[in-house]
Amino acid sequence: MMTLSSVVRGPALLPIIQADTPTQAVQIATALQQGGIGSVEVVLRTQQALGAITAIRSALPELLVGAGTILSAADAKAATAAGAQFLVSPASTPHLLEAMLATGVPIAPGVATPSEIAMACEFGLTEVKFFPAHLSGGIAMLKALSGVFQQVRFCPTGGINQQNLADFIALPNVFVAGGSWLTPDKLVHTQDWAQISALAEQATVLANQYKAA
Ligand SMILES: O=C(O)C(=O)C[C@H](O)[C@H](O)COP(=O)(O)O
Repeated sequence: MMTLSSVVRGPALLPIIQADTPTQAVQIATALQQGGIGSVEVVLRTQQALGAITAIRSALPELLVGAGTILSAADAKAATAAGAQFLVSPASTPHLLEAMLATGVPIAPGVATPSEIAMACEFGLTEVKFFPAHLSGGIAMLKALSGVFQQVRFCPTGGINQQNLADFIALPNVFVAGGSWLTPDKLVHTQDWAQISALAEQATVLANQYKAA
């Protein structure tokens, strides 16, 4: 199985797209791409999230499109059938890990404790999502985990913003940083695509300073 880090495109950023319609999802993704983003995560939290994945894949073939909020085997299957090129989850259970692995696409299951990381390692995984990153100990926790889990790389998500992004991305055990700070509800609802592109551009510059694009 390919790792997520080996397929991520563009800067080491994984902005979240939460869209009410496929059309809106394509608008958000287009704004992000114009700001330099190469990979996005569509969260399965809206009725039309699966349609959003399919629509972005077809409208923006250069973008790597994954699915987030994978909580069941059914989610994993539906997301990959819709065209998701990777899967991330907020949590890990043995059943969920088996189901995500069975899809064959790169995955980063959610972990917040050493035991969950150890379980992911037992499944042969070396890349995981650290969620919710800020509330689970943030940068200090990632540093503490680096000593014992030397082979594990993290995608911190939850509480990342333009202010703390550089500190997260600079950590050697962080391969990509995710979150919703580039696509705030307010900008989506006012259709301020230029501002979303501007935020993406600022984050891209920061990310590229610490991780090669
Ligand atoms: O559901 C998933 O798989 C997720 O990816 C969870 C989201 O990434 C976080 O809820 C984003 O957190 P904020 O950036 O603080 O808004």
